[in-house]
This record gives sequence, C-alpha cells and structure tokens, in this order.
Amino acid sequence: MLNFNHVDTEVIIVDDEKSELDAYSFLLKSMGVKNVTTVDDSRKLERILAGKNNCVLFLDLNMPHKSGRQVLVEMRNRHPRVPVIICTANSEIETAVECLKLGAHDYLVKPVNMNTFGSALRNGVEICTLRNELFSLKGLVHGEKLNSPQCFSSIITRDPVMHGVFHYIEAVATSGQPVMILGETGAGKELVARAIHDASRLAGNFVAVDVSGLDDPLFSDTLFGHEKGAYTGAEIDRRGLIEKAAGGTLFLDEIGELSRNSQIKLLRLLQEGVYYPLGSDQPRRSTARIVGAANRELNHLVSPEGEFRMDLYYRLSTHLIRLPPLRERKNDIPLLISHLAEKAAKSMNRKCPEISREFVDTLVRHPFPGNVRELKTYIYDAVARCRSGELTVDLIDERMQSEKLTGFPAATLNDNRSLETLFGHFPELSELTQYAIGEALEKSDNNQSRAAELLGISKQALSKRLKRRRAKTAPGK
Ligand SMILES: Nc1ncnc2c1ncn2[C@@H]1O[C@H](COP(=O)(O)OP(=O)(O)OP(=O)(O)O)[C@@H](O)[C@H]1O
Repeated sequence: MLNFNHVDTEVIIVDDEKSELDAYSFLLKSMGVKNVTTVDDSRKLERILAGKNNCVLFLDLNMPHKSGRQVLVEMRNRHPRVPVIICTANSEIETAVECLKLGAHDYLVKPVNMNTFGSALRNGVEICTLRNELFSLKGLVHGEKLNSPQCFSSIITRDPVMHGVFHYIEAVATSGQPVMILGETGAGKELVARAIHDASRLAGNFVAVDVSGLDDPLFSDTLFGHEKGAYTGAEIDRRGLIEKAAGGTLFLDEIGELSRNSQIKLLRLLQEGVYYPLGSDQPRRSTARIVGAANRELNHLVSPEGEFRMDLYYRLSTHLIRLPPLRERKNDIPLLISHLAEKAAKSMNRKCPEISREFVDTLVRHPFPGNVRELKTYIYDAVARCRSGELTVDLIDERMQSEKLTGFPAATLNDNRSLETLFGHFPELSELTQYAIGEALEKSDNNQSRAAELLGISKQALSKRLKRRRAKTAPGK
C-alpha cells in the first residue's frame, strides 16, 4: 500500500453522502495522510479553500445545491494549482471526457479500488507540488518577495542565484519529499538545510549528522537506534536519530560517502517509511523528512552498479538544490566580510573594527576553494589579531600566502630542499600527511576522488581526514 506519511499536502473530499466521506477519510488516514478535510456541502468549499494551495481535491459529481461540474469550473478559474480528482458513480465516457476537458486531473469510478485511489492521490500530490514550484519560480522571474524571509536570515547573500534557491525552497518546503543539496565544502549546505526545515514549519527538531565517518553497523545504530541486548555492549535502549527528528528534519551530510549497504537501508526507509531498531522485529514508522547533502555531483557516480545507487539518488533528489561556490558570487564577499567581522567581534566582546578597502579587494580576488568557511576563518583570525581598530591586508596576507584550502604550507617540495627548510623544523609524520593531502588536492583541482587516487587511499578516508582538519580550523562550527 502506498504510504503518504511524509506528505503534508491536505486532501479535501467533497461528497454529499456522509458514509462515503467517512469511508474515504478512513482509507486516507490508513495510508498515512495526516491532513484530511471532508465537506458534505459543496457550497462550503470556497470558504475552506481560502488561501490554500497545497491540497488535492476529491470531488463527487452528483450533489445537490452546487454540482461537481460547477465546482470543477470554479476550481479551474480560482484555484488553478489544486488538482481535482473526480470520484463518481457515473461511468459514462462522455462525462469523463468532459470533466477532463474542464481541467479534472483524474476520473475515478466508484466503488474505487484502493490501489487506484492511492495512485491517483500520489499523482495529484506530485502535480500539486510541481504547480506550486512553477508558481513560485514564476514569482521569482517577476521579482516577487519571499513569503517568509525570516527563514533565510542567517544566509547572507545578495546573489540572484541564491535568491532563486530561496524561492525554490519556499515552493518545495511543505511537500515533505526528500531534498538533495549539492555544493562545495563550506558553501552553506547545512545553513540551507536549516532554512528548508524552518520554511516547512515542521514542529519536530532539526537533527544533523555527518554520515561520512559511519560504517554500515554504526550508520544503522545511529539512525535506527537499538534495543537493550541487541549486541554486546548495548546495555540500554538507544533512540536513533530518526526518532529524535520525528515530525522534523533529519539532515544527512556527506551522503555521497555512504556505503552500499547503508544506501540500501536508506532507500528502504525512504520508500516504505518504516525502519527497525537493531535487535527489534517491530517496525517503527518514520515521520522525519530527509534532507541530504553532498559536496560533489553524485550523478557522476550514479549507475545501477555504480558507487551511488541510481534508485536512491533519484528518490533523494526529488527536489534538487545546487549551491553556487563563493567564487561565482563575488558580490557576496563584501557583505559577508562585514557580517562575519561583526559576529567575530561580538563573540570576542570587542568593538567591530573598520574594514579597509584593500582588505575587501584582496579577499574579493581570492578563489576561496573552502568557500564561506574559509572566509570565516580569515575574518575571525584577522579580528582576533587586529590592534589598530581597522582590518588591513597585512592581517590576512601572510595567512593567505602561506595557506591553501586545507591550511597546508604553500611551498612545494623541491629536490634541493630538505624537509627542515620546507617546514622550518623537522616535520612530524602527521604534518607530512597533511602536506601530501594539500598537494594532492592542489594537483587534482580540489577533486576529492582524484586526490584520493593520487594518495592511494579511499575517498572515505580522505573525506574523514579533511573533516577532522576542518573541525579543528573552523571557528564556530
Ligand atoms: N551565506 C552565508 N552567510 C553566512 N554564513 C555562511 C554562509 N554560508 C556559509 N556560512 C557559514 O560558513 C560555515 C560553513 O557553512 P556550512 O556548514 O553550512 O557549509 P557546508 O556546505 O555544509 O560545508 P560541508 O560540506 O563542509 O559540510 C558555517 O559556519 C556557516 O555558518
């Protein structure tokens, strides 16, 4: 049976027979539809629909006072985003054709088979989501304002592509479907995931987890939880993150690094909406919306036998967001510098320094492979070291010259130089490792797959090392 547990779309049934309303309402609830409204008098519908766009309508044709045909015509004119599914005992082809011409999305003849009913609803929900997305994107083209700008207030930007992303988020936020966010490291994927959560107005929590460091058993344990005695050492029951994010959003960061087995488990969760805590044979229903993020284009890896399962990719990317890197939105850099300087000063209990023109110009010219996180590191460091009351180039120059994305020494290894000359001291093994990673990223244009190949390690291993390093260097994260 189809499961609509993740769907927030309201389903409205209009029928003058109470027994029919009760039967459909029961059926819809058993399919997981949370928001069902029944209307026994078609004249009341207009008031119920006021201001609503995220809904699907099941409509009877033969009703007193106002017929289904009349309602259908009004719906086309007044509520063009709401798909209407006719549900009637009338099996005449002519009537069905007429209704479809009048804009009905589907035509079901009573008694309706449960699967047919479920498929019609699924299509209706998809059409509704697409119409709302289209409407929102049209609004963007015409420069319309956001409905809930406060949901995006932590994302500092004046970039039109980013504003397009905000409009898209508003359009898809309430669909309950998974969202995939693609973007380079530090570009703001987690901030965007939070904005999706806020815009969806879900009552539950936003729960974030980086899945790159989790092998398959740990992935299951972290997401699904376990029962006492599930394995040696499982001394008490443990709630999984799906439960902690119930009625909210579960953000899975670095999803491209998931093992094949974990991918299968995630796919099952998305398809069936149920999971089993380790050690339990009682299925639990998940009510968390899944948002995934990756810092590379997963579709390069996607194939039936590829690194990332095709079916999972398409399921996850029902809504797909691509964040532009900072170097493609240089207009944001001055804005971000002021914002970050203010924040840094506040966190250090100091007056925010002035910002010199050259300071801004130097940063605007920088390619920022580490994106906003890299900029944030420079600004916090500069504010901390600033003594003159003004941020000047010397506060960042040295650091930008001597560090690349990952903060490794800039000098390249040269046959004539000893390790001491290069590092200024005899380096520890860990420093050499860092250096090699920096060089590999440099040579591979920051492509982690190729860098891992050069280093002779797996991408997961490289990703873990970079994460650890970022965690050490990034302020406030
Ligand atoms: N537009 C922005 N405005 C303000 N702060 C931002 C913006 N974009 C990113 N940041 C800040 O930069 C840092 C990195 O952002 P975030 O963690 O969202 O990036 P990410 O793409 O999820 O990175 P990763 O791929 O490494 O997980 C955070 O401290 C975040 O607050």
